[in-house]
Amino acid sequence: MAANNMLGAHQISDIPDGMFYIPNFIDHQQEADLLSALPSNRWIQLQHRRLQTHPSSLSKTNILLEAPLPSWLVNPIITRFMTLGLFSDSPHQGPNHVLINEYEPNQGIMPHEDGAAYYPIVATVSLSSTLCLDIYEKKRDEDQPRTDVSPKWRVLQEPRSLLVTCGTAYTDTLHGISEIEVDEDLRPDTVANWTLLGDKNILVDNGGRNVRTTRISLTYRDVIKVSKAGSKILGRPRG
Ligand SMILES: O=C(O)CCC(=O)C(=O)O
Ligand SMILES: [Fe+2]
Repeated sequence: MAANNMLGAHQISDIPDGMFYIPNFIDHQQEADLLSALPSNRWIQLQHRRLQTHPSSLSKTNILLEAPLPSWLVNPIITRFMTLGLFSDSPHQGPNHVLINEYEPNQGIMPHEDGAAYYPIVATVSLSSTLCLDIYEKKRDEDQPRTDVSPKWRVLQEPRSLLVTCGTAYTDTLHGISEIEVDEDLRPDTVANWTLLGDKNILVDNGGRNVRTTRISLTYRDVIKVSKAGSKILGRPRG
């Protein structure tokens, strides 16, 4: 796929084909601009984190009501995706949906896979804090995500970085974030994207520990089923 060519140097080689990590994808000013653009009245509080969906949440049948993304989510991020060839193979040739998650220290997300509502590519921009994304191998006969196994890989997501998951990495793995305050034992042999990191020294200097602060992630996706505004089929797709 086009993304592989453009992102080749950023591939996380240990993980099944299709995971790419780019440190410092945005700069400090762009990060600050994004944080101040987040509308405070759009948060939905969940038990273990809070989230926002833009332009809106999907219907029960995974249909997105067509609407433009707000400009602060388009520039500079989606424009950069386009130059990298990201989403060039997806049905709408670009992301049409952004889910924003906020995690306090000690908050996380259970191991899961991103559902069939989306074309199999997700691009995640991290803001504010570093944390580990745990990656689990999906067993062939596995319908339900399991929590009784330890992660096979850990991907460290630094603030301002971009993580792209597509291909086999999207279809054959689960991902989650453990509910801890400190990521520990961060070393070349325990962090799958160690060689790609923007700042390894900070981890080495801290004895392989990362003390989490509040982290926000922007996850860009292409929702497959889109309904034009004014249509009455929302929630009741035909055929
Ligand atoms: O915050 C992240 O990096 C992961 C979020 C996630 O897995 C999701 O929203 O499906
Ligand atoms: Fe996910």
